[in-house]
Amino acid sequence: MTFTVKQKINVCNGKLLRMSHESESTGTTMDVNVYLPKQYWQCVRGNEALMKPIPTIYYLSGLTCTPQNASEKAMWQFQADKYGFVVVFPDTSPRGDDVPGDPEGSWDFGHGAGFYIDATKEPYSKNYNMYTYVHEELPRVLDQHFADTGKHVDFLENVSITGHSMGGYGALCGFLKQQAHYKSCSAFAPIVNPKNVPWGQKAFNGYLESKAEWDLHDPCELIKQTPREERRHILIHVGDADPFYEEQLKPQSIVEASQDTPWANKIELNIVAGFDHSYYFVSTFVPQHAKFHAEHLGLKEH
Ligand SMILES: N[C@@H](CCC(=O)N[C@@H](CSC=O)C(=O)NCC(=O)O)C(=O)O
Repeated sequence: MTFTVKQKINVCNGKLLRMSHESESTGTTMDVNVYLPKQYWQCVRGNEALMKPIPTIYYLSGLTCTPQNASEKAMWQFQADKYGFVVVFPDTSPRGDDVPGDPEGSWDFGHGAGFYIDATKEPYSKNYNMYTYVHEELPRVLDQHFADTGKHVDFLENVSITGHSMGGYGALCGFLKQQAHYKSCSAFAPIVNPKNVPWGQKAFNGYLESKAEWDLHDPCELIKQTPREERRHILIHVGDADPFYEEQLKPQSIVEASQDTPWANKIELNIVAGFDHSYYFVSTFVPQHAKFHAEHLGLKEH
């Protein structure tokens, strides 16, 4: 089963494709947005073999988001054209009337809040397999879909990952668990220590069968157990006016956790004065993150 392209939207010098597909991991229809930069459209049919495959950055969004929020507000498209990378904006959870949400109807659990983990607790374990979906299924099916069009986009190997808040958490976990897979990782106001903050505790209590599993999904624990490959470091920005800073984010925790590990001094944590948690903050620092990833993906400015 491949994708339905619901809309093609001109933005910058490329196109944003609003797509959907039937996901095996979640058992639902999943929406995803894919930005194809100007370099994709400059490739003339017939000389694809001459074109170096275009690398991909996966952007994971935060609580309450759909693929639209970051597509409309993060302004990755300018940078994608500048360096020549595709940007993939997945959804944040499975959705549908038959997909269990938060019994209390809050916005920080269930629909729009899948936390990019594979749930082990019923009833969520049937659909909430967002780790497998984002890191394994989605890249594979995107690769198949675009290979059929003959266009060279690299969704599988020369790839990087980033995200905001819950999405920054998802990026850190995916990178640390699959370092060989992602060339680089960055995050905007990430949840770095979910087992010790309310958002993470609610998610882990709701999605995971046992508390013994929690450390497997906490970046502050993963950083202690993950060997560091050559040239790897992590870029993080957090605003000092972020209302979630103290209770939910605690960014210093991952720097402290990385001491006495190969990651010591390899996490570049930028606390930026006056910025909040919004996409005004995210879009301000996207250029720096784009440059960071472009360097790791072997891309130069066009
Ligand atoms: N609706 C909530 C606000 C929730 C919020 O701020 N969500 C952030 C991510 S928070 C952690 O993942 C977000 O990205 N919102 C979408 C946007 O477009 O800004 C409330 O009412 O407080």
